[in-house]
Amino acid sequence: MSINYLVTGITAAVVASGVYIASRTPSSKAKKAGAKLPPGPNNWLLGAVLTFPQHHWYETFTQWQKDFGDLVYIDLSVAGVNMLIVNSLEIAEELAGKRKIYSNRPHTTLINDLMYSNWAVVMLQDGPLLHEQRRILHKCVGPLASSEHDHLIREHVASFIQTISGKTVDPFEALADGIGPIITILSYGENFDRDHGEELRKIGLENIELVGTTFTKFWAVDLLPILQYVPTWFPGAEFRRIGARSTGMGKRLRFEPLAYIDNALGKGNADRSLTTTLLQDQSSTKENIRDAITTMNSGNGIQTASSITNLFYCMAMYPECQKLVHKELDGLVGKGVIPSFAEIQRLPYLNAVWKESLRFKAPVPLGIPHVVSEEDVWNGLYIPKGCILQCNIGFMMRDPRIWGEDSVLFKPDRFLGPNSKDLPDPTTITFGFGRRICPGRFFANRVALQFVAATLASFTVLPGQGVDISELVFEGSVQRPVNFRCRFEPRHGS
Ligand code: HEM
Repeated sequence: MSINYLVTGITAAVVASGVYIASRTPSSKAKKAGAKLPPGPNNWLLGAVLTFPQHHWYETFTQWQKDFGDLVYIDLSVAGVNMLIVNSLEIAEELAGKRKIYSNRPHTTLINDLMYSNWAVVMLQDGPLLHEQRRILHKCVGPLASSEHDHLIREHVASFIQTISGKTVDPFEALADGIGPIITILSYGENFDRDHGEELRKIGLENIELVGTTFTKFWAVDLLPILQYVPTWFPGAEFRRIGARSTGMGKRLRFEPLAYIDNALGKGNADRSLTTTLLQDQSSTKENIRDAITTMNSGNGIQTASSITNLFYCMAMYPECQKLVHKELDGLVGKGVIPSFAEIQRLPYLNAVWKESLRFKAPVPLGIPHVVSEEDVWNGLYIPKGCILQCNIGFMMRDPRIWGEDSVLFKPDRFLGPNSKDLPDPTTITFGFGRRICPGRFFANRVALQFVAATLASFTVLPGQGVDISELVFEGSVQRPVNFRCRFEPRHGS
């Protein structure tokens, strides 16, 4: 073969692969579909690699809403992913809410495989396994089941009130300590909680924090999955060490409680819990029951504790609103009386304060990402298959087009006027969309309202000494004020 043939052959191959790659880029696919990609901070060579934030995604995504509008396309092809930020509630409800193809989750080598979280409900792809495990969760903490847990909630509310009375504390820690055991006891029973509850919650918290910080960074192993096989001691293989640590914790969370219950059932001394009931009813396979309940536990109630912390922050920040809650409680329930859930439902102002605090400081401002399983076109805009959908719930909850020009103000009254029925309901929207909406939302709302009502019936919530509340900043993928301490001043003596 002459050198000329060889050069011509190589050139043809390079041109052909160039044409093949070009025809497979999202923009060429968009053209083929008669649509265009949504706008975004992308440059033609590196996409959004240089503009994508290292931290504080929420703030940057919200700025990009101003620059690019309701749908922002982030081209991170160099890092192997593309992202679509949805800044409009209406579009999120249409895409993530109604279209089935928006219900997958991202799969990354580090989080799913190396960190051993592939089995958790929150990571499952849409399909029969997800539906079965969500069905189990519905049986445990759906609207009907949640009402059966009130006796346990009330017990823990009462000891929470005793613990914080007259004290200055970090409210998040006190609430996490109050709510975490409710979920462990419901899931695995009093005996397990007594023997292992505290340790399990400590591991769960560490693991969830590790997953949270890992998620907001790009990792070489996600680009080159073969790197997962380098040994843990290899220089620069931090991802392997994170993976090993998380796997150790994940295995304990997933298997130890069930082994404990199996043992107790074998000996005939198992106490009441959701796991024993589900196992005895044979309402699903043992593996599905285990994984659904483990997922429920691994959250540790931290989203609920953060949401209540945010409400306490609002009360300390806006004492005039707190006074109105006190007045309503004293008038309709009685001074110092801790209301039942049925009574709480008849307290319009308290419910408005809860909704407004969820709106004002959405607990999970970017939700949990969904992934599009098929290419799609919305309003002439092309959404590629595999694109990660980030619903900017935090912005939606402050969008002046929905809430008016006073959207940045804390104003519970907006949920009381004659037009309030037209407003979206934060007790639903802050919990996500469509087939992936939070299955724990009924339980979370019920727990939160009971902790809040009891606290405000008993105390005035004040900023702790030395805390300048107007200076506090909110952080975290489940956001809450950093370094917030508050004082719970008894209102009725004692
Ligand atoms: C105020 C408290 C809570 C908030 C704000 C919250 C919020 C959320 C959000 C935004 C999502 C993502 C939804 C989506 O992808 O569209 C989610 C998912 C989830 N939440 Fe919650 N949540 C809370 C409490 C709970 C509780 C108490 C439980 C369990 C008892 C729970 C269990 C789950 C599970 C299992 C998922 C994953 C669902 C799936 O991927 O299909 N959450 N939550």
